Amino acid sequence: MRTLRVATRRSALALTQTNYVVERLKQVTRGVDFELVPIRTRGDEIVDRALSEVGGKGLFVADIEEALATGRADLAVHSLKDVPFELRDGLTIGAVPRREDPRDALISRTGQGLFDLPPGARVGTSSLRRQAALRRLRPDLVVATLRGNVDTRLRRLEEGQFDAIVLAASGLHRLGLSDRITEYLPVDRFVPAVGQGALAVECRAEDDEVMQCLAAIADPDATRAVEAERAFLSRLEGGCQVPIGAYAEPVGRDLRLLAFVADPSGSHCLQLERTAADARALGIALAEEALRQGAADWLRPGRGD
Ligand SMILES: NCc1[nH]cc(CCC(=O)O)c1CC(=O)O
Repeated sequence: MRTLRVATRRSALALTQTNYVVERLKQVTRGVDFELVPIRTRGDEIVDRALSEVGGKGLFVADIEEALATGRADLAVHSLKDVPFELRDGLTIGAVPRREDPRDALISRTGQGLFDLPPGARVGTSSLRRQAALRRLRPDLVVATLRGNVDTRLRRLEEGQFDAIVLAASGLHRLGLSDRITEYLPVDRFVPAVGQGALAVECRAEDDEVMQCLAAIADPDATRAVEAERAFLSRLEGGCQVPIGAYAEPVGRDLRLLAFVADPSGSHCLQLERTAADARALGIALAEEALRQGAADWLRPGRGD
């Protein structure tokens, strides 16, 4: 019997996601054992600064990729939105499983929705995309930086440091905290981050046995949607410290891609939409439209959601 070692971060959300993937893999394999390899990443250690300042989301992934590349682990489960476009040499995304809720969610202390919060209310988020979307919808709110894992963020709301916070609905669902959500922010007003709600299972590209196991848990709709979203992001130069969102979903046989790009100073933003059959071509075409409409002037190195 082969034992597959699964690298995972140690946060409650990471462990829940990893256990979900291991359970799915147990349903489609026989004679395979799974063992977790918990890893502390630099992204988990640095919690006092915005990620966009310290090297971006790649910090969560690099130490896990090291474990895969050196053979300490055979597969790893990531939140897809944390995975950079360029993977380490020799590694690949073997599966994108069924996607969780892609939406952002607002949790407020008083139970007021986004449009009921009083002027000057403090809303916590550290994602540049969420900051830009909030500024566009409610320029009268005060947006303040909030980082840390889901429990930390909820605690800081309860302590009164914020009147409301914005988090990914998927993380709350996975942690059994859906009842805390005050309001779901619709995807066409608050375009989700690329890959939000989806998982990426990464492995060594030449490990045929693992690749076969992973193919059995891949979800075709999620895979195709994420391909369009990531093509959009990469055409806007992969790692840009610009607020960017993109969300694709099937419409009949086609895919509809919604995208949001804002200028980092918050004075301009674009929201675009296009429908087509080929996921990658769709992502690239919509990115080119965004560049033509002004996004070309806003791009800077780095990335932040
Ligand atoms: N920014 C950090 C991060 N990376 C992945 C998730 C979980 C969301 C997901 O499943 O995509 C979160 C938390 C959040 O954005 O609230």
